Amino acid sequence: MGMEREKLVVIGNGMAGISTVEQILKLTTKFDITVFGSEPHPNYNRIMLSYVLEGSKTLDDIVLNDLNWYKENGITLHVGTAVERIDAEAKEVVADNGLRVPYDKVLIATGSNSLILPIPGSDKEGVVGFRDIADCKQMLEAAKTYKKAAVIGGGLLGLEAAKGLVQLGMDVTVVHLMEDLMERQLDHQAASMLKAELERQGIKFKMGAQTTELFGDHRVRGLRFADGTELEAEFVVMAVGIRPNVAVAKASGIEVNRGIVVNDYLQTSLEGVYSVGECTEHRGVCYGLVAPLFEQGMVLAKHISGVDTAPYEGSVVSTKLKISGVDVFSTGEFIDGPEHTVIVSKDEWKRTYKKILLKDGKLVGAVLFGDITDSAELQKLIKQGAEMTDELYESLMGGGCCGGTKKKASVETMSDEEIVCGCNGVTKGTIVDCIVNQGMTTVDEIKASTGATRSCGGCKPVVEQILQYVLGDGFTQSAKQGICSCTTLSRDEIVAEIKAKGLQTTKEVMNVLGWTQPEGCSKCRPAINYYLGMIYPDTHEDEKASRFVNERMNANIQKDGTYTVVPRMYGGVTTPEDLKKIADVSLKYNVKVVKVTGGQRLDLIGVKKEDLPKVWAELDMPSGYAYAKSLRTVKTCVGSQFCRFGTQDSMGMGALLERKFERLDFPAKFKMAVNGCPRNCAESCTKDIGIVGNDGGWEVFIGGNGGIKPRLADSLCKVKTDEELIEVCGALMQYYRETGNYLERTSEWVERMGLEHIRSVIVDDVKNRKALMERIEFALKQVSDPWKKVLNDNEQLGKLYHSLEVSSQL
Ligand SMILES: Cc1cc2nc3c(=O)[nH]c(=O)nc-3n(C[C@H](O)[C@H](O)[C@H](O)COP(=O)(O)OP(=O)(O)OC[C@H]3O[C@@H](n4cnc5c(N)ncnc54)[C@H](O)[C@@H]3O)c2cc1C
Ligand SMILES: NC(=O)c1ccc[n+]([C@@H]2O[C@H](COP(=O)([O-])OP(=O)(O)OC[C@H]3O[C@@H](n4cnc5c(N)ncnc54)[C@H](O)[C@@H]3O)[C@@H](O)[C@H]2O)c1
Ligand code: SF4
Ligand code: FES
Repeated sequence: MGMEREKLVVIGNGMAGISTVEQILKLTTKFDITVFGSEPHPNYNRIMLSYVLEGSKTLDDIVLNDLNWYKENGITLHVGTAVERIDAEAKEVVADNGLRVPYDKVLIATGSNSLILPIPGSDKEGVVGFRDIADCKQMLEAAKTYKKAAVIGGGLLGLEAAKGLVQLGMDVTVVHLMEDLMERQLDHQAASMLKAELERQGIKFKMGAQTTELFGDHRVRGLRFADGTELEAEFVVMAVGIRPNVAVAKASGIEVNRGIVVNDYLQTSLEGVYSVGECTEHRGVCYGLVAPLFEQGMVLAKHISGVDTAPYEGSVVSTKLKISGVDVFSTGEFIDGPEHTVIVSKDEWKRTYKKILLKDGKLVGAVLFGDITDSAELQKLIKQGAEMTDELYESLMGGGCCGGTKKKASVETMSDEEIVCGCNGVTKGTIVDCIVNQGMTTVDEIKASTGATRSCGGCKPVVEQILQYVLGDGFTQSAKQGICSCTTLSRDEIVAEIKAKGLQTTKEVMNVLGWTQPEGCSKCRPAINYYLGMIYPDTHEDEKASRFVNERMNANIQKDGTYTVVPRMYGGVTTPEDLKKIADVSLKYNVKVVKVTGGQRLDLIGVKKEDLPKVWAELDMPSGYAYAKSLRTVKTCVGSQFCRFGTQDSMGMGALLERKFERLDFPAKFKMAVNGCPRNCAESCTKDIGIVGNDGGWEVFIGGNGGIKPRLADSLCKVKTDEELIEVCGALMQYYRETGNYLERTSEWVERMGLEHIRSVIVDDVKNRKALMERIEFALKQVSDPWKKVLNDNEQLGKLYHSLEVSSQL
């Protein structure tokens, strides 16, 4: 018989508790572990709730340890069960359902609760905190019905919540008590730059406002402030801070202050009971970010596993706001006082700001806005209490101005001790060791081994750069991941195999290339169908079943199951005849709403599925492809035909380009704009291809995006003639079609391929450009209007648009 295993009971199934358990499992097998979690979920990444709200991650994506993990590690898990107290006399943990579990050691990791302001009306329907999956679901649900939202609190959480709600289409006002946003992390300068940027992203602010009441009936209708003013809101998120959850500790007679009081080995006042995470108070500090909590967990894991460890002596924290397009960073001291030597540089043009605070010549804090390339380095220096030197100054400030002449911090010059992943405390050296000595070649492998990239994900680009740097060409060779879980082949490998082996159908691709699931999945099926169509424009038979539902139906399905119809209006120009037809058809088929779209055309919303073919037939206009991964619209300004400033005929050119390049499949949707002069009324900067007329010709911009991850387009080149312009556009589109990953927008494609590279292919290499143009011309010859095609195809008409239901929504 082996030694009797010690019973460890963990109260709280969240990030800190389970990260400690993971560390323990690496060190010892001596514990028999039971975990209680009051939420009905396995351990998930709370940080990523911001991304779930914003729409870039799903709830499935954020699970950190699935139920299998607990099973495989022999952990007994009680989800949806809250612990009431620890019965120290009986040495048992008591749950609220009466369950009693004996223990030798207990870890309390109960986290925090959202702080709900104790004001009248805060219990009304439509008022939530933002802490867990349940809150997040409520927010996603509310956004479907309500329009006006208020977020109380302009801290990290409130701002991320506000951005998420804006992304969901709500009209959001952040109500903040102070005059500066994030006043616990930022100085006045950075806070004002942040506010301006967020205003640009569509968030409204009410500053210096103290909410005294939430009014309404059953449901909240608005906020009333101390100065008597009011703000209408049908939905209110409270993000005014958190309170350590000390209920269990209190009920067990453990010493609590603001949080559960622990010593440097995370021991509470009760024998055998430890505490880590947000519920914990160490040397008077309660932390609210994962990095320090993981540090606590690491020390505790070693300590109770009997491994030598230095005590936990507190952490220097740093924060980054997780809103795309807003780079802000803060660490250590951030408000300058008389005791500080202040180094500041501010660039109002580039909207960057950098402040470093020194005390007695040593770095003690920093605030960055706009460019946070130096954040990891500064964090390390401040943690070490490094002395400022001329060399260091030169490397950080590069001659004085933000960015200035200074080269971008590159992974090459990073020292081995530099922290790459702040959340998990992983250094460059550790990552390099994984690659060099343990043969790892992917971010996922490094994540599994070190934890880097696993929490907020902010360090992923740097980990990728290190892989790239260490492996060189080997990185792209071996670090590629399969396009989905059905295959280990990358996009490039699949495309090469299709060409080399002459594979013709998705079925064939999956069979020959050894797919693990014979039918593929919703990720690879549409992708393979696209690649086949791109490679064999003339012979590939489009596989309808592999397409997303909207593409299968040639219309966008709406919440209520009806569809939309968007006919083409080339260059955003229409005629009285077409408008009349649209009006007649809309009346006849009871179209609920006719909406002018962002792409300058009309959207007939609320068409019944069975009416779609009739509506198309009676409109007798080409499909606008509003549902497709294809050229959507070419937005135009008035241009030289009418505008006093116009130097080029933007309307004419827009219509011409739209007519020429419509109907082709692209890796993702594709939008264009043409402007008559640099005043840019049709907003070229957010389009896949944006064209701006000037006196001598045209300037072409690429890779703009106005969606979830906004990106300003890059200037690619200037051309003199219309012919040249059309050729550059055609070659660009074809190059994107041939090299883009399915679903990859040009904004990502340009970043991946590099602007210089694209320029060398399209602009500098005229022969290549002409060859690309020839290939797109060939592909264009094969396409025809999809609505007309359906109308001429009785089988499809019956199958898709009549009684039979569409089988599944891809
Ligand atoms: C939207 C959002 C975004 C965030 N973004 C970041 C970020 O970018 N970077 C960062 O560092 N931090 C971020 N945070 C903070 C980070 O998520 C927390 O610091 C971290 O999750 C705290 O871990 P914890 O284990 O202490 O608490 P939690 O993760 O809250 O886990 C505690 C768990 O214990 C359970 N529990 C409580 N009482 C009991 C009981 N009596 N019995 C059983 N179970 C109980 C709770 O239900 C909860 O599941 C964010 C937080 C939110 C809400
Ligand atoms: N990116 C990140 O690192 C991130 C993101 C989200 C949350 N978090 C963490 O989650 C926790 C909760 O975040 P938080 O933003 O709620 O906490 P917080 O304490 O950082 O910010 C709360 C903000 O609300 C303001 N406030 C307080 N009372 C108010 C009132 N009556 N009216 C209006 N404003 C009021 C405060 O001035 C403060 O700026 C924190 O620990 C935070 O660090 C971190
Ligand atoms: S972009 Fe120039 S040409 Fe076009 S409408 Fe605006 S001002 Fe006129
Ligand atoms: S820095 Fe947050 S996961 Fe690496």
